[in-house]
Amino acid sequence: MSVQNMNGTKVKPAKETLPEVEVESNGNGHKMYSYEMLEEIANFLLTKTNIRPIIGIICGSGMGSLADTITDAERIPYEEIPNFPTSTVEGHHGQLVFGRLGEVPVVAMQGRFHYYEGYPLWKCCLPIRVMKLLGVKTLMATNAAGGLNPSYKIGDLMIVTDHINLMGFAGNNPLQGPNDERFGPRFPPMNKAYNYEYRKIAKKVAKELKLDNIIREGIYTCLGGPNFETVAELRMLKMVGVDAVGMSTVHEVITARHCDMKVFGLSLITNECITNYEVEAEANHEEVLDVGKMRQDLLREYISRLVHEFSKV
Ligand SMILES: O=P(O)(O)O[C@@H]1C[C@H](O)[C@@H](CO)O1
Ligand code: HPA
Repeated sequence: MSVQNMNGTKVKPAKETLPEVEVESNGNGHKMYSYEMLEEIANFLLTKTNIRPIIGIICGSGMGSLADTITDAERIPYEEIPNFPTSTVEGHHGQLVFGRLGEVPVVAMQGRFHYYEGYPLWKCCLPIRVMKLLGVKTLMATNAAGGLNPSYKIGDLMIVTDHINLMGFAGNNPLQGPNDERFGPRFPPMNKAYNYEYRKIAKKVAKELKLDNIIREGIYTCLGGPNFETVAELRMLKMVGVDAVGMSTVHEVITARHCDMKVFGLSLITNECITNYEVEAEANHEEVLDVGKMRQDLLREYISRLVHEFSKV
């Protein structure tokens, strides 16, 4: 469901969030959930489905239809999950979909949480830890992103080789606050964030599907949003080697690696980053959603094949 804002743009109506349970502060005044609370959420989900997922998929903006190919699907709206955040962004449905892709048991997030929605980073990433507690071994994080690399075209798919944690440079990190060793170490390494084997497989599968002309590899960065970037900001990001710009994924990947999940990242290039003041066009969310729709069949096929191949590794 959507309503129109003052500019006539479609937005999701504001929803009341479930009451937050206070456990401990991460030093920034945000109340964090304990291991036990996350376990409670996972146990709740395990009572709602017989599926025991080994791969978790996050659907990027406008890419929710990735979850529509899941068979034996059991859908659990975020509103029904105790102490779970809710989705507020158009193009993010707001439910977990448990089921199978081929023979592989999976869970998909049809709707992720963004920092700009008002959630602290640890809360944006809460579902990743819940996935871990459900038994998920591999995270496939997809996103919509602006193409900064001048050779990228709208509709290209970028296998993420690495990221630059710009929000982390400013001291904002999902792992901030007391560390619970049951998830992972205080100081996790991040030099192998995006699994090398998966990236090789993703390139091989792309070739088999004749996607050579649209498949890319590159570096992603996440900004806090919700505004798109200025020309000067994009020029700076280009200088430091960023290929694609978005508003998610980085903190999710950090959280997943912290608890030893293997990670694959895929960006759908939905728009060209504008690095020139003479250009008339402006970035907009509608275009992002449209490109997601345009690529939905291809993405479904590609992700299904990858799930099959990754499950064998
Ligand atoms: O959830 P993702 O990162 O795929 O969504 C991107 C970033 C913003 O949420 C939105 C802007 O159009 O798309
Ligand atoms: N910038 C930031 N986030 C995005 C973009 C962009 O150009 N496109 C889709 N998400």
